[in-house]
Amino acid sequence: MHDYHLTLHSDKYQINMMYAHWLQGTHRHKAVFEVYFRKLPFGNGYGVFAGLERIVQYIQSIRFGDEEIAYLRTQEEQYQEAFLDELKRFRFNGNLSSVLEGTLVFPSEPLIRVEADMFEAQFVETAILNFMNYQSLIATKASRIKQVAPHDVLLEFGTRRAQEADAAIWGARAAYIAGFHATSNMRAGMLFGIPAKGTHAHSWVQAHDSEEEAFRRYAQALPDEVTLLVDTYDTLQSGVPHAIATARLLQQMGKRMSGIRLDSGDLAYLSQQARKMLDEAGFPDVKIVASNDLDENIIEGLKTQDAKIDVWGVGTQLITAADQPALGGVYKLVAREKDGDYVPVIKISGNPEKVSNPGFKEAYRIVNKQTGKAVADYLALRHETDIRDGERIKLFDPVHPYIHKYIEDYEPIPLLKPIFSEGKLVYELPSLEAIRTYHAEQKDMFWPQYLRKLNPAVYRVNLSTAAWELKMDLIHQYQGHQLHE
Ligand SMILES: Nc1ncnc2c1ncn2[C@@H]1O[C@H](COP(=O)(O)OP(=O)(O)OP(=O)(O)O)[C@@H](O)[C@H]1O
Ligand SMILES: O=P(O)(O)OC[C@H]1O[C@H](OP(=O)(O)OP(=O)(O)O)[C@H](O)[C@@H]1O
Ligand SMILES: O=C(O)c1cccnc1
Repeated sequence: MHDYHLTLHSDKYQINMMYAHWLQGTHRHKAVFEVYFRKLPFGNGYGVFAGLERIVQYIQSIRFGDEEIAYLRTQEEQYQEAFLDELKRFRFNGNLSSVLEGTLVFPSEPLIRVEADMFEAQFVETAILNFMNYQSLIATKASRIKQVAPHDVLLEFGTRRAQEADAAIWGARAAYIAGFHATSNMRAGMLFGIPAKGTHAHSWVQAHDSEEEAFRRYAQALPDEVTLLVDTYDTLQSGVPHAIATARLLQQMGKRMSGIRLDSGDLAYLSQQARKMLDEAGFPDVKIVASNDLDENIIEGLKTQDAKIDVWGVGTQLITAADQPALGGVYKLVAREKDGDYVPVIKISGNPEKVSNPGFKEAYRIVNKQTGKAVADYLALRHETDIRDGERIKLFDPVHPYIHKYIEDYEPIPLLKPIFSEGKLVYELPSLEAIRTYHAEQKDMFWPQYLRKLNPAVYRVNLSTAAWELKMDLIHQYQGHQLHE
């Protein structure tokens, strides 16, 4: 393993297509691709978009150096040297627009739009989807956890169970965007400025002759941040009493114990008993941390059982998105250059959900000016001005178009922001804190029925009449085409 850069972090078929385009002379024709997903994960009512920072870094770093070119030469005899020379000159010179990290997003709407030479637009598909699918999935999972414990402290503990190192750190970042407070991963802390926090493991207790001694030594070593893991032998008989003794010791040192951590058994019962014992001993401020394969459902259950837990440590279930390990976002061609103009293209499928929305589009969030709440998202062809100018527009059900309503007095918020313009970065990446704040504000724009965890109301993504008619025309054209074949 030599240099660790991501240029060839792509599928072979992308390079094969680039080669074939190059051979037939279409590689410099413009293409427009859109990233979107078709179905929300976890039965959630919204997705949380993440991954843009990594995508920006990746796009800026694409370089076919000697190592990449030498490797490609070994992979395909057909690749002509002139093609490899073209790759050596590769730079992303296109336009890329994206939804901002932390935005609430919905099925079928464009999250990223790439407009570039076919050669460039095709190449970046794989990495863009890889970054956006994973990070958005974890941000969405973390947001569900945040929903059930909005006022508690949430710690991300997943690294040891994550799908390798990148997933651990970018997952920690995604969780932080969605409202987690800290991560156990210090590299994520160092790279992204996420607060890094931790308690101690069972091994610390096992490494001493007694639990009491282990606690005392730990408190002496790190008196300012003591959270003791109390379940190694017997939580209520031994762990909590020993933790209380340690809290007294710290008190004598002029310090305060931060917390205890429960990591097994019935977390509702144990937390209630431990809370009582701590309160009676005069330590009402000592927090109770819980961990052990937690997810949003268990946390919600523990809260309805009146568990006395202040801090939740969540690892495996979050970082692996265990109940749905992939988002399924796709990258589809929506328009291509032909004879100097864009022509819209469609992908047909027997499954109506999978028929793509053709054409070069913009996405708008329609916000009611009176309530400040989002009404629906609206996809219009780029030349349409009525939505942009806030004029009266028609929203209709695409399956039953006679169900419709007109809306006016709204604010149209464009969702896709310019990130790269002719290859130049035109967007200043915000700080992670700013992204996290932006995400929290975005949630306030939605009525609670769209945000609830179970059976949320469906937030609509509507096509403009022109976008819908274009889609219908292309479907009919395609069907006519088939009949003539
Ligand atoms: N009161 C509760 N209500 C619902 N789920 C709970 C409750 N307490 C704990 N859990 C969850 O139940 C699961 C506990 O599983 P299990 O009993 O196998 O683990 P454990 O308590 O760690 O056992 P062990 O001590 O053998 O490791 C965990 O996912 C935990 O978060
Ligand atoms: O359960 P998760 O949500 O994945 O959270 C992380 C888990 O990792 C640790 O256990 P582990 O058994 O790996 O080590 P330990 O000896 O420190 O408990 C910790 O005690 C948590 O239980
Ligand atoms: O700090 C902790 O308690 C911790 C860190 C990683 C995994 N489990 C627990």
